[in-house]
Amino acid sequence: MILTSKFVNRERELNFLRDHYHSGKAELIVIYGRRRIGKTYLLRKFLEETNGIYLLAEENETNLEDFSLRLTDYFKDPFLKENPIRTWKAFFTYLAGKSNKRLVVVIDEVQYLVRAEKGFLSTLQKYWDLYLSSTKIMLILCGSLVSFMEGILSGKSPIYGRRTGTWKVEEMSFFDVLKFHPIDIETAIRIYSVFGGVPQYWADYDPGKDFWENVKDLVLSKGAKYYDEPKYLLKEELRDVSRYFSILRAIALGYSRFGQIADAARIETKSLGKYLNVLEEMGYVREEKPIVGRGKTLYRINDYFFNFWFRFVFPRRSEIEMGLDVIEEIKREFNDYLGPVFEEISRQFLIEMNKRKKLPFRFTKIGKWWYKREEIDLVALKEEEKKALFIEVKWKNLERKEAYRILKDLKRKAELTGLHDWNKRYGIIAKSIIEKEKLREKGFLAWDLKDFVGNQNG
Ligand SMILES: Nc1ncnc2c1ncn2[C@@H]1O[C@H](COP(=O)(O)OP(=O)(O)OP(=O)(O)O)[C@@H](O)[C@H]1O
Repeated sequence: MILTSKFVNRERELNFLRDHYHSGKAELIVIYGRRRIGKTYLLRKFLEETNGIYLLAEENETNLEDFSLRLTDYFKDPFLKENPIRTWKAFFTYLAGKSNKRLVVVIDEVQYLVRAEKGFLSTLQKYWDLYLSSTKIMLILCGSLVSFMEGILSGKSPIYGRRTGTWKVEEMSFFDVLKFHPIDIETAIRIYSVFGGVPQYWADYDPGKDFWENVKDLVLSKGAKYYDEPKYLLKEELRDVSRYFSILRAIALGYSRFGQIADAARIETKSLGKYLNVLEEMGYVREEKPIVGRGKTLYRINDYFFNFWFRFVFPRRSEIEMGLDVIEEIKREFNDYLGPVFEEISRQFLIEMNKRKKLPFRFTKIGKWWYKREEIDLVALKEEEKKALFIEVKWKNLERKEAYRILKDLKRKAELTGLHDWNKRYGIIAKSIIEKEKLREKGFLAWDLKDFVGNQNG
């Protein structure tokens, strides 16, 4: 099981697994996360280090048979070859017998197993308590359906209380996905705005082709690998997707308040909460609150690929089906679409700068602020010292004059946040800023894409 292509980041995840590996005790670990996020890739890397066993569950009834064959090969066990394992009891007992020294066993796509074999988890619980818990096994259960896996982790699950560690594999940050391809930062921002930090999409991106050509080949043509992706992902977890589709579409179009979403999606407000909860549990929608003050809760799509798809692909499916080129139309709106994406990347940039102590103070909290029609893109706070950083983010090339105008308005808005006797600093992040140094000399913070490139390298 050798990984041939490059392995990007995932250091924290690997260290988590290594720490549990070195505990010397029986470990029952649950790993989960959205499809395409790189769970299997991570586990394969870990198995390479630890020479463990990989068992892939499938949507069929022959998992036990297949696992038995895998164990026969792995242990080169002639007895098992003659007498395949026929029950989960025998499976767990066999593993217990082999775990007098550290043995890593990964069961991937565990949701298929739990669905097909109703008693799987309770049998595991029983044999965990009876035998496995006193061996040196490291059993890793991995699954993709986030809401389903969170059910496995809940108090009602048979393995509750046995689990020794859990890790939800999340999207990679912008500065990590940059490592996939040698591309310029502006193109990387565009790719991130379509594919977010999901490694499989980045691995599929062909840097030898133009950005729009890639988007067309991967998403915007009938039969493309990800043409129907959100539909497919939602259908895996939900029975009836139509209402969820309307909600996601409304949010992707920019309706972000509860009432607005209900109107745009034509769903009664009294049932909207339930649907939003499900989408939040699945990780596709998140609630946002202002960092301070009383601004209303907003709902956002938590996954850039979904965001792009529901905004640009879903409404144009019939044109795409007919083979029409929709790219020119999308291009016209694309700059507006990039604005909020650049805000998110700027947030990640500030988090990196904060880690490296390159800011006037170390903030403990970062977010946005809004109240009624006023909004500040990024606010970072160090509450115990009453220090605040206010940042405006612009996806454009700024002249010095315009930068001053923006900063002046930013100061005005900062007064509305209620942080009266706080020590305040102001700054700006833009695509490019002419005479950035002059702003800095005047005590403002100012960064543009050139600084992002520096951040990537060092
Ligand atoms: N850390 C990484 N470095 C480089 N490429 C990665 C990394 N993680 C994932 N990939 C790429 O993404 C692809 C998909 O990853 P993987 O199969 O591990 O996802 P998954 O979370 O198991 O998805 P699914 O649940 O859909 O099976 C990999 O084949 C690889 O090309």
